Amino acid sequence: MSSYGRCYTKEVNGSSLPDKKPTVVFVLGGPGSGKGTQCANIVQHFGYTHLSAGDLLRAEQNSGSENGEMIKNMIKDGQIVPSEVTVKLLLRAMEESGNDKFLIDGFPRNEENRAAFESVTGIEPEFVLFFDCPEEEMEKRVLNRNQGRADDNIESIRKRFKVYTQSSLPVIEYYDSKGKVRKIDASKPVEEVFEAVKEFFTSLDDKVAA
Ligand SMILES: Nc1ncnc2c1ncn2[C@@H]1O[C@H](COP(=O)(O)OP(=O)(O)OP(=O)(O)O)[C@@H](O)[C@H]1O
Ligand SMILES: Nc1ccn([C@H]2C[C@H](O)[C@@H](COP(=O)(O)O)O2)c(=O)n1
Ligand SMILES: [Mg+2]
Repeated sequence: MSSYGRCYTKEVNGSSLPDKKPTVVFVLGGPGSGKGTQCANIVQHFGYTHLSAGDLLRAEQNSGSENGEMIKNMIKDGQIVPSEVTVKLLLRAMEESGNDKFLIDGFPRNEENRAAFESVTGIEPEFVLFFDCPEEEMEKRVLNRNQGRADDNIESIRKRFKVYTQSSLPVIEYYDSKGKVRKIDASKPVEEVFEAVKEFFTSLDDKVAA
């Protein structure tokens, strides 16, 4: 397990806690809502490291890992890969980054993801950026994306929407009940969405500096 995992695992909490917990913002929203696009802008302006759970899983799939075939099949089918795999990838990437500010994009995708990350790391997100976008618009964007993704076809997209509604929206509702959700109208043009996004990160910087 990475040192982030060790440091924040409950049984070793206490004397071995590092000086400062990392800042984590979860970036959630349906397939094609613009999470990756906006994360690239946030990285440039606010110095975060962007970790896309989907990108990490695709890289793991292509690395010849023993989990490669399972990841490939689950992604094609729009299913959510077991948290054990995804949390391990996230922790490794956090540690390798050398940064202490992370945008975790497309995670947690279900209650199992959420509980696993919290229990392994003890980290609570600073807030959850939620890109709210009508399904019709998301479908149009994904079908026009042209990045060669195996799940950007109408059959996989329909399955991803179903999983999003059944498994991911309840996680957003959970964080909403804790006052952590910052909702953005993601149907607007990229620049307008970023104007709204910027406000939340500027407020956080102001809070940290105060
Ligand atoms: N506000 C926007 N208006 C129009 N097109 C957009 C907007 N934001 C992103 N796009 C385009 O929509 C497509 C999907 O965007 P992006 O990859 O950022 O979504 P995502 O939320 O990361 O999706 P996924 O969950 O499938 O990874 C891309 O082709 C991107 O250029
Ligand atoms: N927490 C996650 C994130 C992603 N996946 C899998 C299943 C998704 O459909 C796929 C693509 O993710 P995206 O790039 O659209 O964020 O990756 C998962 O299993 N668990
Ligand atoms: Mg993405």
